[in-house]
Amino acid sequence: MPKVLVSDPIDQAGLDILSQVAQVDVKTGLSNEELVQMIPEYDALMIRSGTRVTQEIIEAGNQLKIIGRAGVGVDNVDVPSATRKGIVVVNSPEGNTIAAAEHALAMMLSLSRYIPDANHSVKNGKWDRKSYVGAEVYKKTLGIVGLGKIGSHVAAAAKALGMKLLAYDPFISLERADHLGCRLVDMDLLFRESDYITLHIPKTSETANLINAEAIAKMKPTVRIINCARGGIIDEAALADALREGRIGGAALDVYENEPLEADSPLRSLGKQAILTPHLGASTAEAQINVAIDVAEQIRDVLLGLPARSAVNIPGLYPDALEKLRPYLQLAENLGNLVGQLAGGRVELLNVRLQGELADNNSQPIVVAALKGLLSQALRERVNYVNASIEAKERGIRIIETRDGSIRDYTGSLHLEAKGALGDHSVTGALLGDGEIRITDIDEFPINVPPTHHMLFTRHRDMPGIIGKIGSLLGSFNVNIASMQVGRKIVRGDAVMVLSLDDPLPEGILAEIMKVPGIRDAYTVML
Ligand SMILES: NC(=O)c1ccc[n+]([C@@H]2O[C@H](COP(=O)([O-])OP(=O)(O)OC[C@H]3O[C@@H](n4cnc5c(N)ncnc54)[C@H](O)[C@@H]3O)[C@@H](O)[C@H]2O)c1
Ligand SMILES: O=C(O)CC[C@@H](O)C(=O)O
Repeated sequence: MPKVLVSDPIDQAGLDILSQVAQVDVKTGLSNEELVQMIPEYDALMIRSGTRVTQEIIEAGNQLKIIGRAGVGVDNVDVPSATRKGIVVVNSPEGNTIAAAEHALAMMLSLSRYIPDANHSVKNGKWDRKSYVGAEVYKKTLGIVGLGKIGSHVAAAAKALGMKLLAYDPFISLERADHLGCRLVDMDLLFRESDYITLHIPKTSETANLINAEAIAKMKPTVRIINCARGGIIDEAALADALREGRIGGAALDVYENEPLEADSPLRSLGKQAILTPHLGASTAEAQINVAIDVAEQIRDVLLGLPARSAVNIPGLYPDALEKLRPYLQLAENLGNLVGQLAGGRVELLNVRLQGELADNNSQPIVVAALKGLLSQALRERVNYVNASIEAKERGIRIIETRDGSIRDYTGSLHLEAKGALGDHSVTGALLGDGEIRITDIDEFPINVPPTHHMLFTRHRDMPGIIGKIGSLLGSFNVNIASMQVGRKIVRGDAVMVLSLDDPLPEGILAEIMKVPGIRDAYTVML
């Protein structure tokens, strides 16, 4: 019988499902070392946010087939290490949506009426009514940053409370925002006009410290900020200073840069204008049952040799089909990610063309893989092979599929065209004989480069000296170039340059590149 280790508190409903097919051991509060020692005998690991599944644990998990996260965020799992080891990582993308949205709403109302402090004062024998004169949310403006699953539910409830809604989400269509009664605006306007700001975004390199001293300086002095998303999106020191100096009206936080929150954090000494909860967004009986059942069913299925429905890292396909398509799925995901970034988000239309031998294949998994790549900038680990199509539909992305078996440059190639905030862009890619991926065309300019983690693309005039200038500029910022390619159609006409970089581009360098004579456009891309 397979063995499942459950290393965080999980609802009994999930344990009952696992017990149908496996021996289940519940052992919570284990250290990293204890987990490394114990994991070799287990086929599956089920966790919440309390267990950090490190590379060390994954490497020791020689029997491990699946890691199940009873919740949304898999930021406590080293997913790349699991993928490399062929371990499926699954989550529950929707099981705690309502719980988290309701927690954010409870925080907003509690902040407005100082409920935690007032409660504390009565319980301490006082009857102080003067200190707790609050504010109404009716007719106030709520700025929602991130209009995904939780943000959308918050929007619907806040609308019912009579609030005016602004939203910032670069990956959501105007129609979707409109449908939710939100005015889609840029971040600056949201900061300036909101009476309440609530965050419902993942923590990424773009959202880390999004609410910092500079952002706070743009906000109303009465603004109340709510973060039930992820720690690290708010600069906690800047927030504590602003609250202490009365530069903002209040803040309610459920998540922190470091969890548990440090004993000496400046947030702990703030008064009634701050509410702190210990990552309780998903802590409702209902959500815990939902996520436990959702993830336990997936672990059971995988242990029985069936596909998982919410795999974060591996498509929910049967093993035979998966094996055959795997290299093309990776190609489609890379190209989707690339074209999405070149098109600048807010993609309205994705055209997927299967070329050469690829045209004879079932296109559906390839389209899904392209969508997964396209949406991964916005949704990170929340997008998977199961939900990519639904997420794309909800974002109003139209998909056109075509096939052209007559194109024979490579045995099989894939061409994607996307229409987004930065206009129309296209990429083509193929697999070489050894299965290696090549990007063979960008915006109709022929190139031949492998996808790498950090890339820089330019559109420029083909003229002497330009390549040298970009090279020296990158050198002066200590960025190492791994490879470089120029594609052009005619001599001294328009050209593209593609650079694979060993290091991420530091802030400000794109503006410098744009100043180089002859450069028309420059984009950085992370794959
Ligand atoms: N406190 C808790 O216990 C708890 C519980 C569940 C979820 N969460 C967190 O809540 C957050 C939202 O979850 P969700 O299920 O709604 O996710 P989701 O993927 O459905 O929505 C996230 C939205 O953020 C948008 N987005 C991405 N990058 C952005 C950016 N730079 N600027 C603005 N918008 C951006 C995406 O387009 C998407 O619409 C996540 O961080 C999740 O981990 C916390
Ligand atoms: O396990 C928890 O309670 C945290 C859940 C939440 O942050 C999530 O990402 O789903």
